[in-house]
Amino acid sequence: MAYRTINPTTNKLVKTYPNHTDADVEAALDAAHKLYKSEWSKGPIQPRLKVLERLADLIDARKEELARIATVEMGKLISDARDEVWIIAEIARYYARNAEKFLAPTRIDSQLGDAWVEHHPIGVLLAVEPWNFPYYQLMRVFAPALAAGNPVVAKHASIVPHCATVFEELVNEAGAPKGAWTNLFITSDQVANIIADERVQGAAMTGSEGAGSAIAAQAGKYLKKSTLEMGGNDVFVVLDDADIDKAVDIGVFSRLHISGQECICAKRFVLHESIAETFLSRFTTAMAAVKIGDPLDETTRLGPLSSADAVKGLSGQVARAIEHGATLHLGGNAIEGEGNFFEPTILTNISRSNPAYFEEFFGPVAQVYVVKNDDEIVELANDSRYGLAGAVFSQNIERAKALASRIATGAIWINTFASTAPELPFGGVKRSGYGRELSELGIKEFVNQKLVLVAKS
Ligand SMILES: NC(=O)C1=CN([C@@H]2O[C@H](COP(=O)(O)OP(=O)(O)OC[C@H]3O[C@@H](n4cnc5c(N)ncnc54)[C@H](O)[C@@H]3O)[C@@H](O)[C@H]2O)C=CC1
Ligand SMILES: CCCCCC(=O)O
Repeated sequence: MAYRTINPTTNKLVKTYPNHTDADVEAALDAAHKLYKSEWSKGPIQPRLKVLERLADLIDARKEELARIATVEMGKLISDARDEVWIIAEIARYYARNAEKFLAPTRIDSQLGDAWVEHHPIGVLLAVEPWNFPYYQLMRVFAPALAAGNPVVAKHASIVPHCATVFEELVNEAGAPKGAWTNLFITSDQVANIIADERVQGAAMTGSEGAGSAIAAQAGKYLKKSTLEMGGNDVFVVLDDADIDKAVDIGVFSRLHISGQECICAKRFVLHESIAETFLSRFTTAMAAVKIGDPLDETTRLGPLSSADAVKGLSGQVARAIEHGATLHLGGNAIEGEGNFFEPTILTNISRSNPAYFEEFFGPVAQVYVVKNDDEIVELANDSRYGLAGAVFSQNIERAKALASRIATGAIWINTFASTAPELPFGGVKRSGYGRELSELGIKEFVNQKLVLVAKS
């Protein structure tokens, strides 16, 4: 597995990074485990939280540089890259300012005596992360782990090595001790060996089902806690009483966010039959009109996919969908020329027998379904291997809330697009994974929630 920066806008190789050896892995695990056994990890939380505050300030100071690095490595719009840099500083500050409260002993009213739950770090964690939010995916693991006292060794996606190295530099510059966060350019086999290592107590992974299954299986074999955040095939529901123009604008934004390479962006557009024609017409016009081009250009609205392989995979998926009866309503093709560009695409008439019905399209490809009523919406939304997030548009909030409770996902966003914030839990059900990241829930995934009880005298 070669770690290389290839600019997806030009497909030109920028830099190749050497892999870490088994000796490097051993040194990283040794340093992390020593740190876990030290006063730094088990002692007062404030020194750890001060590192997060400094890290946030360092990130702010280098915002434009960090954003540009991400855009050059994986192709997201420079405006989206700035947003990502902004939110990772927010995540660091959120845990710096809330972790002590989250990890304070929780008292329990018990007949048996004076009882409370303490929150203790469990040891070295492994993070295995993807390329689509190259800093956010790392901070989502690092900030709560650092606050709780769990050192982390991290394997990032092979196409964003510059993001991986600059994140580690920032962490070290913020004053984190050796072993708190170690980036490793390693293979899948080395990942498996790390999970098996007795010094490692947990694994957090975001990415594909294949990777998640392999990591979860190894973690299960060695009885290590894991959290998984994988694909999604999120519905974007537009009810008959929705603000259509608002739903169109947000629908286009969500489907094309990060060039459609986001687990929680809108993927299955579920339209009430009474507004379907109107929505589809306006949605098609808006999708067709977006400016495609250089993600460093502030006026671009759709940049490249992350890699040439991603374009190849998406092209094959669209072709198979059409072979199995889907109607190509818009686009459908890779864009010839330099870079990994794909047309904004809309597929309709997707039957349940079409493989596309159950597939996530990780690119600017919208699937459109038309339904008669709310029961059909719930049935369609839940007829999926995934259960990550979703959105419901209606001017009847109680109706939308009722639908939100019936749709089997980790989150539902009403009258806006699915997104993320430090205080909001992130994660899903079914093949979208398990566990939650961010919020108070996220910091408690990898702590020992230990009961202490003093018997009545
Ligand atoms: N849930 C999410 O946020 C994301 C989901 N994905 C899904 O993953 C698909 C492919 O994107 P990739 O980045 O290539 O995801 P991927 O799952 O191949 O890679 C994610 C991370 O897992 C590592 N990995 C892959 N296979 C592994 C194995 N057997 N053992 C240990 N580590 C392994 C990769 O090197 C990378 O660091 C996308 O089409 C999308 O469906 C991708 C990015 C983000
Ligand atoms: C807005 C941030 C979403 C990250 C979800 C993903 O891992 O694709």
